[in-house]
Amino acid sequence: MSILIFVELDNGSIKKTSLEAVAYGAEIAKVKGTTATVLAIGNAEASELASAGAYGASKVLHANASELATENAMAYASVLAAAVQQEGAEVVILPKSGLCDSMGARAAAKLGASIVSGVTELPDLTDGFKVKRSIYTGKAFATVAVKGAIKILGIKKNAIEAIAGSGSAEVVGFSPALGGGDFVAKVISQEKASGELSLTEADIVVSGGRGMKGPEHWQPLLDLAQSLGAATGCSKPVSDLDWRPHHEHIGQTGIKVAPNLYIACGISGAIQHLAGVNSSKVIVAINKDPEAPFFKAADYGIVGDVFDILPRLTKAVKESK
Ligand SMILES: Cc1cc2nc3c(=O)[nH]c(=O)nc-3n(C[C@H](O)[C@H](O)[C@H](O)COP(=O)(O)OP(=O)(O)OC[C@H]3O[C@@H](n4cnc5c(N)ncnc54)[C@H](O)[C@@H]3O)c2cc1C
Repeated sequence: MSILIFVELDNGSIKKTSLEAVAYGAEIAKVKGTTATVLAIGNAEASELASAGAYGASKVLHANASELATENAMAYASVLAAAVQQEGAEVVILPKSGLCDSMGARAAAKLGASIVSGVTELPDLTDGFKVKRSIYTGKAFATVAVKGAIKILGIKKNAIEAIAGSGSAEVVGFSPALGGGDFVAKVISQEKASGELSLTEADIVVSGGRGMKGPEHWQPLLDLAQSLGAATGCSKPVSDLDWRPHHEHIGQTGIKVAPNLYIACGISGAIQHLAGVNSSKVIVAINKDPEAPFFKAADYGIVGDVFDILPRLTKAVKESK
């Protein structure tokens, strides 16, 4: 048995959620007495890829053909399937992302593999291969026995803590044969927001709801986010009203986040919003209504006016630095 982990690159750097996937795969490899191999697709320096060794990988396959420079779920799925076959991998780990959801499903179909997404913790290997996955937009869990000879697991952020050790992985080129069928849909160009922290990758998210009263009142929230090095998010009505950009909309119909700390400012805590935040490690809700539903889901609650609380929090964060 060997373990293969796909890592996503962002401007040549391995994403943090992918380092968690490496740590997750390495932990299974340790239990099974086998090795963890990483697959990286796209441009990156060998030294960056070798750093996956610090999270437990022994080898990195680097597929760096020019036609793979832009994300393409079909072609990437073929590369992943080829790597699984070359390595004889029986367990494949993918971090949570739109790209990985799409390529994982395609690779599973190519390989006849079992696939389980939304996995929240390490598998139970005491009796077969069982995993716990999040269902009903995070409101419940299911335990799934994975029986296929090849098992593909899509893991959620925070399924494991990625702690860097001191190792370095061997980086080897990987050039599987790809056909025209892998490129029937081709990304011609990509425009990515620059200078902003990615909501799905951020360790801290500060998020605002209708209680922030209007776009002209967002500065106290932005100040707190800046002092904490946090990404900013919002509730659905806030983005519907164009107070904040749509890519900040969090919830059932928006982005799902799983930071270490989620600070909700003037958000009621409707079930559709909670569906996007309930994988956060610690939730702090600030609301002037002590009966606001968010307080039931929060680890810490501050009953008060956001325009009073936010500047005081920012001041306290700055002073603590
Ligand atoms: C099918 C469907 C899908 C949906 N998907 C989503 C989704 O993905 N994400 C999402 O967010 N919503 C979603 N919604 C909407 C959701 O049901 C709620 O209506 C929405 O989350 C409420 O947003 P809010 O909390 O910002 O606003 P409100 O419900 O208006 O709440 C504002 C809160 O701010 C507090 N407040 C007001 N002033 C202050 C102040 N000065 N200081 C402190 N607190 C203050 C109030 O006490 C209140 O709790 C969906 C709804 C449906 C039907």
